[in-house]
Amino acid sequence: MKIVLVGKNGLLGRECLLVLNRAHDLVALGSRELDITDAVQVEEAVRRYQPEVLINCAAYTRVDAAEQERELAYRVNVVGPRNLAASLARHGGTLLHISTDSVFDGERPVPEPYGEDDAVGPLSYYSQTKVASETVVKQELSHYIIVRTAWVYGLHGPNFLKTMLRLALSNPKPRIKVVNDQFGSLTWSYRVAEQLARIIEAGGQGIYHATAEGYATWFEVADYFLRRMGIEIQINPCTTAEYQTPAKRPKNSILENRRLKDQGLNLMRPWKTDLDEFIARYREVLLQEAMITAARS
Ligand SMILES: NC(=O)C1=CN([C@@H]2O[C@H](COP(=O)(O)OP(=O)(O)OC[C@H]3O[C@@H](n4cnc5c(N)ncnc54)[C@H](OP(=O)(O)O)[C@@H]3O)[C@@H](O)[C@H]2O)C=CC1
Ligand SMILES: Cc1cn([C@H]2C[C@H](O)[C@@H](COP(=O)(O)OP(=O)(O)O[C@H]3O[C@@H](C)C(=O)[C@@H](O)[C@H]3O)O2)c(=O)[nH]c1=O
Repeated sequence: MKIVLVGKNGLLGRECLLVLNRAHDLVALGSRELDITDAVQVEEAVRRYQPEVLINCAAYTRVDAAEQERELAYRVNVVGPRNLAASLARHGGTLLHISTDSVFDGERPVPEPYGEDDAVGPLSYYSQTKVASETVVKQELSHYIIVRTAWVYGLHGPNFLKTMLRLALSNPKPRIKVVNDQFGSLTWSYRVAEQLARIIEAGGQGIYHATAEGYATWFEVADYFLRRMGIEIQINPCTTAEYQTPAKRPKNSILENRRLKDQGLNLMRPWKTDLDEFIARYREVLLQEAMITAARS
């Protein structure tokens, strides 16, 4: 299949590049090759490559910084997807756009999950832009795929697990406190990339949730990860009120992969199974990288 991937240098984009390159005719672009906020550049790229599917992994993902950098976040997360969708509407082709668990307000009692058709209720500016991104995609196109994932980690690029590792290695007696009242599903970028390939190959359409099975708090995730990495330090659970951040996050970020299951497409696994495999593959690389960044900080 002829696929164009934008956002190829990001956490999820890098993984999509590796997975989709195996079986597809893939053109992968970073922001230097294509700035999605520029409608002329987008139109030129879509006209030149004529993708059957265009995957949008480009986004502004700094959740706290987005509260200040609103204009940039809006341009990348809303104007960009609108440009992609409008060009595909003119030239044909499906847009596969990535969205997030944080479109929901998280007020539902844990562990009741959110399904694809549940009402959204964004709490932060980042989340507002992601809701708006879904709206523009649906407005512009009749053929679209929106995949909402959550709490993504992987080898490429910064993420929560790498932050925990860096903090744990940054001084002899680190004092790490992590919120223990926000629940979600830690999800491996590699598994998401495989899932995206499956959806595309099956001709999927519409909104899908694609997160790891099971759930935990951020504290439970950090604790499990550091133990499995063989790092013997104590980290401390705290409440959201005790760990103040500029952006508000949902208490319950648990999604159900209902449509993937109904359509026999679900590849997502329990979060601990994937995390164990990730650590088995990359423990040494992760430690080396974290030691270098910890020494610099
Ligand atoms: N990380 C997470 O936990 C989660 C992420 N998501 C969603 O998944 C998707 C991918 O996120 P993730 O991989 O973490 O993001 P990253 O922040 O790792 O990567 C985003 C990429 O977007 C690219 N980009 C930024 N601005 C532009 C632009 N103007 N034009 C073209 N490309 C641009 C950057 O390209 P370059 O490097 O070339 O400059 C960067 O590599 C996003 O839609 C995000 O909202 C959803 C749930 C959880
Ligand atoms: C670094 C750190 C974070 N935290 C908390 C803050 C927050 O509630 C939670 C996760 O923090 P992070 O900033 O790493 O992750 P965050 O940016 O909130 O992650 C989100 O990213 C975007 C892109 C999404 O779409 C979301 O689904 C979600 O994955 O952990 C601690 O409690 N202690 C710490 O030392």
